[in-house]
Amino acid sequence: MGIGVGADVVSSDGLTYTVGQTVAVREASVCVARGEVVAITGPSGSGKSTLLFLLAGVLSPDKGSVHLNGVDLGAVSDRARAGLRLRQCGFVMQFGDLIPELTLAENVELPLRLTGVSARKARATADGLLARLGLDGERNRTPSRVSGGQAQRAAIARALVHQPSVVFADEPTGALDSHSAAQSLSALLDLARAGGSALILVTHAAEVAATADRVLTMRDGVLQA
Ligand SMILES: Nc1ncnc2c1ncn2[C@@H]1O[C@H](COP(=O)(O)OP(=O)(O)OP(=O)(O)O)[C@@H](O)[C@H]1O
Repeated sequence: MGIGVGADVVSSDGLTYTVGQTVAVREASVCVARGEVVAITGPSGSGKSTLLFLLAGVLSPDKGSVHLNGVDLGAVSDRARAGLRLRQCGFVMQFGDLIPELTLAENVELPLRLTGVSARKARATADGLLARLGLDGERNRTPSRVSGGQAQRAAIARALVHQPSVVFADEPTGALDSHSAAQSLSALLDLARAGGSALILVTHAAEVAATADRVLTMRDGVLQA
């Protein structure tokens, strides 16, 4: 599957998604360029997370399409879509979602190991990233043995370790105190910029949205002009 040079990393056309009687997302068309940082803001319940999961191919739209690096996510098998997500996407959720039984280093190595990188190379890459984020002393601890901010920075390292073309983040600093939130946000932005990853970020926080190249606002499921 080729990656078009200069093409958008993610583009959607007319995405619509209904839950029961609620149209959670209506006719959303979004294009995100290579390396671009886009924030999605809006009131609670306006459809931000639903739009994010549609753009990531985690939810399938009732209408409309999403292309990831030129591939129509609706036209490929579930297995192919999962493969694209593994190789080309990173995810950061509000509550880290690290695997509790694994150490921070093992969590960060995971996307590399799943894509066939050797144990030795994965370990070296994960260690380098953890050190860069000030987590070298925590590398052998499990998530329950570190602070929320440390766990979230490890989750950010895991999302970016394989230099995905796009990272999807849903309120990535929403569960943290202001100091840890600022540290995690700058880790996310620094790693995305260093690796050339685009970043699509759902946030309530004005100071987080202010760091984006572009801000999209949702209201009642509709992207505002
Ligand atoms: N799985 C679901 N079951 C029921 N309703 C849902 C579901 N997913 C989304 N919705 C509804 O769709 C609308 C959009 O929800 P969504 O979570 O995308 O909004 P949001 O802007 O991300 O909200 P928040 O900022 O509170 O997280 C809401 O009315 C929500 O209740």
